[in-house]
This record gives sequence, structure tokens and C-alpha cells, in this order.
Amino acid sequence: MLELRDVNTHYGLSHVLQGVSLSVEPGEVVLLCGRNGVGKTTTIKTIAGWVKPSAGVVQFNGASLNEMESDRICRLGIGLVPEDRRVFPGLTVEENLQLGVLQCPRRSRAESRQILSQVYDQFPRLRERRLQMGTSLSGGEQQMLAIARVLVGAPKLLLIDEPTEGLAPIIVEEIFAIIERLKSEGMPILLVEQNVHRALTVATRFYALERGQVVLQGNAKSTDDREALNKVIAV
Ligand SMILES: Nc1ncnc2c1ncn2[C@@H]1O[C@H](COP(=O)(O)OP(=O)(O)OP(=O)(O)O)[C@@H](O)[C@H]1O
Repeated sequence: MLELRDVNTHYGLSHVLQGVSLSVEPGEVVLLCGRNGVGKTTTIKTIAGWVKPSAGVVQFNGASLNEMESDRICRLGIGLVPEDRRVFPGLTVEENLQLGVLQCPRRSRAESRQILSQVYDQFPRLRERRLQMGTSLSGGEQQMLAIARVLVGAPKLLLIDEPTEGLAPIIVEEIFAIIERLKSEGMPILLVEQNVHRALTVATRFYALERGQVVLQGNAKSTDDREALNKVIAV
């Protein structure tokens, strides 16, 4: 459903992605890993239209995303949970979620209320704190809010960038439990995660990046592929 073919992305003169090819098929959780600065976030941003590729093809369900604006890509069903969470200051938890609802303008009020209620069922802690300022939540709760805000837009594919960064181990497990639940519901996910060992337990396949290129891809359940990955990146 998502396909990148030989994608190149520049920041000015800096050639960051140098021919990245990868795919995500329905029901898959695909891990994108690699050391700091290899281009993982840039890959995610290129798919979401936050930066534009200088060459190559980015396709979602057959539609080219190369020239598409980020808000249209979002409406097509690609939901991005960014690395920095971007909980909006000065807004309550519920107002943050309502901004996510607005990303699907064609939905009726009744449908919007229903999906908000379904997302609250999945994140009871957000329901409890719905009148609190989003920025007053703990780091883990803010990450849940960032994921929930994308889910209220009813995405068909999730891009999740470093969801456990800076979180305590027990909270990291809560975030992985959410990812596992989304996987069991059939949500396709492209996941960037530094905690490679843990991420491989939920992923179906992986790609390893080095200097803006895919240097290895494999099956997350294959011992040989995992050993090859151990040699490519320090895990
Ligand atoms: N807006 C920008 N302008 C210029 N260079 C950038 C910009 N964003 C990222 N870079 C550079 O592009 C390269 C890839 O960055 P990117 O954030 O994609 O890597 P990453 O693999 O996600 O790393 P990390 O794990 O540290 O987030 C790095 O050298 C980074 O310094």
C-alpha cells in the first residue's frame, strides 16, 4: 500500500536520502532503524509531505505523493505521529483531539463524536484527563495523546517516529502495548524506533538505514535476518 522507490531527499545542498526503497503492506508493522542521523525521520517526513523528494517515487495505494501537500496526504489516510509529539500548548486534551478530528472535514458531527468516544475507550487515561491542559500530562500520556490525535483522523496507515524516546521503561511498555493493539486491529505501521530489540518483537519486517540508504532488509522473525541486523547496527 505504501511504496518508496529510489527516493532522494535534500535539505539544501545536503543529500540526506540517497535512493531509499521500501514498502509497507496491509497489516504489517515495519521497523525502520539505524543510527542517529542516518535519515529515518527524513524518510518519515518525505512520506508525509513535510519535505519533498528531489527524485524517486513515493506512492500510497497507487497515488503519487511526490507533489502532494502534507494536508492532502493526511486526508488520504497517512497519519504521522511526529518525534516531538507536538501537543499544542494552551489546549486541553479534548481540544487537542478535536484538532485531529478536523483533519477529516467530510465527517459528520455524529461520526466525529463517535470516533472520539471510540478513541477514549482505547485511551481511558485521556478520557479521565480530557479537561486538563495537554502539556500538563506526563511524557507517556503526551505520547498517547499524540497517537490518539492521529487515530481520531481514522488513518489507513500510521507513521510513528521514536514513540518511546525519553520515557521510563514501564511507560515504554505501555506504548509498545498500544502499538501491539493497533497491529492486532490490522493497522499498518511504519515505525522508527531506537529500541530495536523490543521493536522487533512487534514488527513483521525491518529496514536498516545507513547514510541515507537501505543497507539491509529482513523478516523480524528470522534469526538469520536479526543476526545480520546486529552486525549492521549496534543493538
Ligand atoms: N531541516 C534540516 N536541515 C538540514 N539538515 C537536516 C534537517 N533535518 C535533518 N537534517 C540532517 O539530515 C540528516 C538525517 O537526519 P534525520 O533526522 O532524518 O536522521 P535520523 O536517522 O532520524 O536521526 P535521529 O535518530 O537522530 O533522529 C542528519 O545529518 C541531520 O543533521
